[in-house]
Amino acid sequence: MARIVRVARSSSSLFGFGNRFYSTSAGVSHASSPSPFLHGGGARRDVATDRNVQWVFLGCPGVGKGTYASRLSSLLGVPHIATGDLVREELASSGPLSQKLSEIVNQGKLVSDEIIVDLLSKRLEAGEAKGESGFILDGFPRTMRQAEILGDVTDIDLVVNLKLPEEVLVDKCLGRRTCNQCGKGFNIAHINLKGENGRPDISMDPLLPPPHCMSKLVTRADDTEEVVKARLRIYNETSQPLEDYYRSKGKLMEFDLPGGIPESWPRLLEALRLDDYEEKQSAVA
Ligand SMILES: Nc1ncnc2c1ncn2[C@@H]1O[C@H](COP(=O)(O)OP(=O)(O)O)[C@@H](O)[C@H]1O
Repeated sequence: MARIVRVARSSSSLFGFGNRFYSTSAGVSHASSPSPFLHGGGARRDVATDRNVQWVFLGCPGVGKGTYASRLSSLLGVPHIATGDLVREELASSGPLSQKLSEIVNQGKLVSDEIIVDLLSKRLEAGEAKGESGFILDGFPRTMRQAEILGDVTDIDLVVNLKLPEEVLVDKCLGRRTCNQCGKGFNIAHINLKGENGRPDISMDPLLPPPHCMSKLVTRADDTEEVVKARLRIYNETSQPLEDYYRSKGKLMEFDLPGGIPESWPRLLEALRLDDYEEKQSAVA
């Protein structure tokens, strides 16, 4: 525990999470900038120390956190940092941790808070050295301890909680594929879920790779049905307190995905009040 606290303390200086950023909350009710979620809250944007967004994406395995976090990070010019990717990089490096990590990950269990905070600290430190600022975190925090550590070292502006019915999540995880050359993610699942109890139908077309990636597709070792179900169970057990924590701080934005990317992306931008922002960015480009 002492080590986690030490990592958290040192990370505050590593990431520039100290006084140079003013402390604020996005507060879903701020409305004086185009998006109240940008730069730590519209009402205080004129403060000299403006900064990039610091957002968190929550959601079950398979919900699409990576897809939407990555699109938003390109739009807003901040890094998309997925702790699952950091874990997989560590696994692939065959460093001292990799054997231990592979046993944990292949059972669908969570890596210890200490290890994950350590990996994240190193990633943020390397980013800061390259001049990065702001972030969209995907897959962190996963436990209350991680949320507390994050809260100790920085201000999170907004937490987006992506949601899909449970039936869809397993199919989406089993359909995930990554091109082992370009690193892009795809999904071969066709989702067609009939609506019930007031919920509309949900259909998602597969996100197929271009022909040159087709023969290089790989499946994650932890995307087997048994491991996916274990990950979903663990996620459901740990997510409630996190959601309550961020809801009580007025930072949680719940978002029910209406379908695949073509339907969901514009609606998400609208919910974040970034629809204008995307148009302006493409006009400038
Ligand atoms: N914040 C975290 N805390 C603990 N373990 C994590 C965390 N992020 C990722 N992991 C580990 O990495 C694995 C893969 O993570 P991720 O790619 O986010 O998968 P998922 O599809 O389950 O959201 C997890 O099952 C877990 O073992």
